[in-house]
Amino acid sequence: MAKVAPSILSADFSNLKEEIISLEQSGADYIHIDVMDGHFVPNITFGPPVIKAIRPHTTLPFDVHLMIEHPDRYIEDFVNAGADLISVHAEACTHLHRTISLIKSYGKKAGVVLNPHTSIEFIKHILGDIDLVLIMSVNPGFGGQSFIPNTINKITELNKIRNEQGLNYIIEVDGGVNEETSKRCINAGTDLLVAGSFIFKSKNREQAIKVLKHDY
Ligand SMILES: O=C(CO)[C@@H](O)[C@H](O)COP(=O)(O)O
Repeated sequence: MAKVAPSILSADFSNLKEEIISLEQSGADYIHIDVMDGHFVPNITFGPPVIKAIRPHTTLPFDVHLMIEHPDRYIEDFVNAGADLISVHAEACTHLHRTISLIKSYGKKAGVVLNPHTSIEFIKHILGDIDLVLIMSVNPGFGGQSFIPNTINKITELNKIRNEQGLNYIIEVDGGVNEETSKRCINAGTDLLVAGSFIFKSKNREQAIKVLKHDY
């Protein structure tokens, strides 16, 4: 069954501790943390101090999505703040293999994120080195956008390569994930669904997470 990583980009930032506790109690599998620098994406969110502050309030793994330029400079800070899985954008890394190796050198899981326009071809030579591929199904920077339908083709392609080559990377999808789009993502081979608006706008988070997993 697919797992769900609620994105705290849609949380009440004035009440993050309670938000994290509520997500864990509602059946979340990971906490997805969107770090934005105002350069790689037009928006700015939070960095290692906020992650460190929420770390004691859950045992769920932290899935940290770095939408930042020059991520190598900050990997150690995110590790020390409590990240379990760190994903970097292929588009932001000149030496992607080096960045992946750096994340893994701290004993953390390493993921690569692809913007909607970026082809799987771009990362095919490092698929055997990474723990996760995150397919952006919206242009990164903001919550509440609509799912871009043809990103499903990339999930299908990644799933095919994984099966053919006996690889183990997790396939994650992020952006515009709701009851309808999650079903298509799961059918295409997605293991991990990120959702912000769908969960935080719902009246019942536990039910919303079950709906995304199609576990009812
Ligand atoms: O990384 C991002 C946006 O850049 C996402 O994690 C969004 O936060 C998902 O939000 P929804 O589309 O589910 O509202």
